[in-house]
Amino acid sequence: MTRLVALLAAVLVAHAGQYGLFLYSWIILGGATFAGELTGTVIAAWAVTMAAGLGCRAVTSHLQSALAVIAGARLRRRLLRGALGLDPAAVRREGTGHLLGRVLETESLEDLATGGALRGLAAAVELVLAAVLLTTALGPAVPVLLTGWLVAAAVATARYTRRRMAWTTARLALGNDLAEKIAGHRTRAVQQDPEHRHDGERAALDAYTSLAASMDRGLTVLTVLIPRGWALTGTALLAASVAAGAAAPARAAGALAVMFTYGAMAHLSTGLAGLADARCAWAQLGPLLPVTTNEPPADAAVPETVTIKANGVGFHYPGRAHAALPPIDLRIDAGDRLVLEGPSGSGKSTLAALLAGTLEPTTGRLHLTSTTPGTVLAVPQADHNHLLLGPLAMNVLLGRAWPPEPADLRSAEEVCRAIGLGDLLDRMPAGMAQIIGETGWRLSEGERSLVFLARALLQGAPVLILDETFGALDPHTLDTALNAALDRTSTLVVVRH
Ligand SMILES: Nc1ncnc2c1ncn2[C@@H]1O[C@H](COP(=O)(O)OP(=O)(O)OP(=O)(O)O)[C@@H](O)[C@H]1O
Repeated sequence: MTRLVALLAAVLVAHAGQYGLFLYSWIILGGATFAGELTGTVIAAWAVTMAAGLGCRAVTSHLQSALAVIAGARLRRRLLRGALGLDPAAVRREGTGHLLGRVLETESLEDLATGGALRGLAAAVELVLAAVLLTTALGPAVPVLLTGWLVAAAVATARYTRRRMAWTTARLALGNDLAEKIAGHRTRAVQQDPEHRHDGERAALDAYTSLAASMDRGLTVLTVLIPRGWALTGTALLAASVAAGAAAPARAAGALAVMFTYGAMAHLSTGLAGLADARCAWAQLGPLLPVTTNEPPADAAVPETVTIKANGVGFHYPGRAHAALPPIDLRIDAGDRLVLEGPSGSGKSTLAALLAGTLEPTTGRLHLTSTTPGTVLAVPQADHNHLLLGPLAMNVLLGRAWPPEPADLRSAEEVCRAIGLGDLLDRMPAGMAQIIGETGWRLSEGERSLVFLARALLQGAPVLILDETFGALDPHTLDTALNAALDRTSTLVVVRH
């Protein structure tokens, strides 16, 4: 953080230096011209000051880039940790499309790091210089007028921020709706009446378009009307000072002050617009960023024996009348092989998620002798699990190593063949390198569940929970897969109907 603050301070100093030198160079030239003393020495001094200003500008750009890289990397690192720590139930409730939209807001926050805040701060420095120039050239009343203009800019910023917030919410809702429709497109194509497939889309689009137009108007007022309005007012003030018979040097100084203030005002407006964008992005991203910065120890050793004890552990989904899992007591010791059976909806998957730590019990206590993430690995039911579009090898090595070492690839193929994927591997032209997934080689339900099993076995977790993993397999494949799983795990819990 200290490095960031130091960089920010350096950028501001370099910026102030750049503008100070720029102004000073023109004051030297203008003063000498009006005094009739425009000598070679004056021109050389002007050129040297301008060159120093350009040097300052180069330094400012370099520091700004360094600041953007560091701030962007920190933001993404925190975002990744925040995303990994998200409560899966909350993600399901909110919708992945919505969440994706929120994460894409990172771009706006990074833009702020590179542009908005710095432009705004630099403009503040420029405005102080502008106020000094205006007072000197056109009298003390003009900075009061400038203050009025700044108040107008603040009001325009607040209006633009409100409109952008509303637009962002509508955009995310629209994006989420689209993502859900794309994900379920095959079901919709087969089961939804084509007449009503696009119901409500036109109205949602119209509402979004009208919010976008309103936001654009707000942006135009802030970034176009405010600075250009000042340019017109400044020109009127200059005209008045000329009419009042101001001397040529005072007229020139006044023109320079008005032009410089216009530049500062334009920078301020774009800076404020950037800040407003970042404020809206932060409203979406803030909740995803973890408050603490403690990283889990990377090399924490997994204990050899793991015991799980559940005392009165139960779970109640918010808003539901009944508990998904009534309080239970349970003990699992290293080396246990358990089958968890029960009727549909009795809470087996909920218990699996609780044991794996993806849900937190709403009643009771769960004790685990290890605090290492990944000690207990639960393979969710196939319809809650995913194949990524990519090589089979990548899909089974997810969570272990990618890009893989040759030894990882050998283990991956060995596990795939051991659990009953050998025939599939021989049929696919590229074997382990075959692209699978939605638009790749389509797998049957049973083959999908075997890929999920291979993925879990290859991670070598001390405790493995398989939720309905064997439900779609024929008896022979089930036998092969179960024996392979028993050979490769120390503690195994199998959930089945
Ligand atoms: N995200 C959720 N929000 C609200 N209720 C839920 C949620 N997930 C599950 N439930 C409810 O919790 C109860 C237990 O669900 P769970 O999936 O744990 O049962 P299960 O025994 O695994 O069922 P099955 O054998 O059909 O897979 C069910 O009544 C279910 O409707």
